[in-house]
Amino acid sequence: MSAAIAIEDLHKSYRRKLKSPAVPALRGVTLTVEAGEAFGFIGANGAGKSTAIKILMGLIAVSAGSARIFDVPVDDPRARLGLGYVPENPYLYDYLTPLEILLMGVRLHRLQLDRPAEHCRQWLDRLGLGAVAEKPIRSFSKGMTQRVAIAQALSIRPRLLVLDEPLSGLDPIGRRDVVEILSEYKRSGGTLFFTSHVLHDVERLADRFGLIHQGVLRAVRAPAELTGDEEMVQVRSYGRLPVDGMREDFSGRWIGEVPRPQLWQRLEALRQAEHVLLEVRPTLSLEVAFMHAVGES
Ligand SMILES: Nc1ncnc2c1ncn2[C@@H]1O[C@H](COP(=O)(O)OP(=O)(O)OP(=O)(O)O)[C@@H](O)[C@H]1O
Repeated sequence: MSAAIAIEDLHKSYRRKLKSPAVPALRGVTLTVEAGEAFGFIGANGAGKSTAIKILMGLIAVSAGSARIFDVPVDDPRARLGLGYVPENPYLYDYLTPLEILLMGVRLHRLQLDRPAEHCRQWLDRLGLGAVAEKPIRSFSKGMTQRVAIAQALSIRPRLLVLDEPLSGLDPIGRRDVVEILSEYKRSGGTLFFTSHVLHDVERLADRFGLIHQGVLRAVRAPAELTGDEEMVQVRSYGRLPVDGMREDFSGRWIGEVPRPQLWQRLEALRQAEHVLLEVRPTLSLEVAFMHAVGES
């Protein structure tokens, strides 16, 4: 079976003005994502993530190299059939309703459905948009628009889902819901390619990460390879009694850092002091973790 995404020695340069020199955004990226895999593409602002995604979506041309989706070159429109896409800032026709947008998507992707409206409504319900399915999206918040775009991408039963910062406009509950929906999509055999800055969200979804830095793919790793024993984990809790290693943040809220291997001891100490656990999260940013992994400071 062919790879879901095959990128080979991809280069892209932009000219800010007609006669200004071309500035490289991607400098020889080679990457394969297998069908059924969830791949997280991470990197700092301006690293080249969106450029790579726009090339995959056929929105901009490559300067050199090649990119194929299920063995079809990305400049062939057939590459986009069954490809769900959520851009970083989705632009949707704001005089349309979510239901109309989803119906348009399933038609464009030639999905054979007995009851297309019912199918689309189910997806809107799943994304918490059932009550506004027939309201023009003009009045929607950024997070709601993001949900419409995600619902549309999923409603076409995509063989590949490409998401640029899929969680960026969402509140914490929205993030949790979308991570759950994407995990479900992945469990059902779907392929995911997405970008993010947020380690915690990416960790929950990706089988592998690629770190892109100044247009160069610096490393590809599995999540477990990123979090070494030296990593510090931040723990937050709520309780009356002090616990060793925890400092009071404000009115009964405690915060502390602990090396990952000692996390369970700390949690046990909190349990014994009858604290309520509020949060456990890694303190390393993805970029720092990655730089560790590739041996750079
Ligand atoms: N249309 C454009 N014209 C000129 N330069 C561009 C254009 N789009 C992107 N760039 C430049 O290409 C580089 C890569 O940008 P890109 O948007 O791919 O990064 P990114 O990793 O997606 O960043 P972010 O996390 O901020 O979205 C940056 O230096 C950016 O300024």
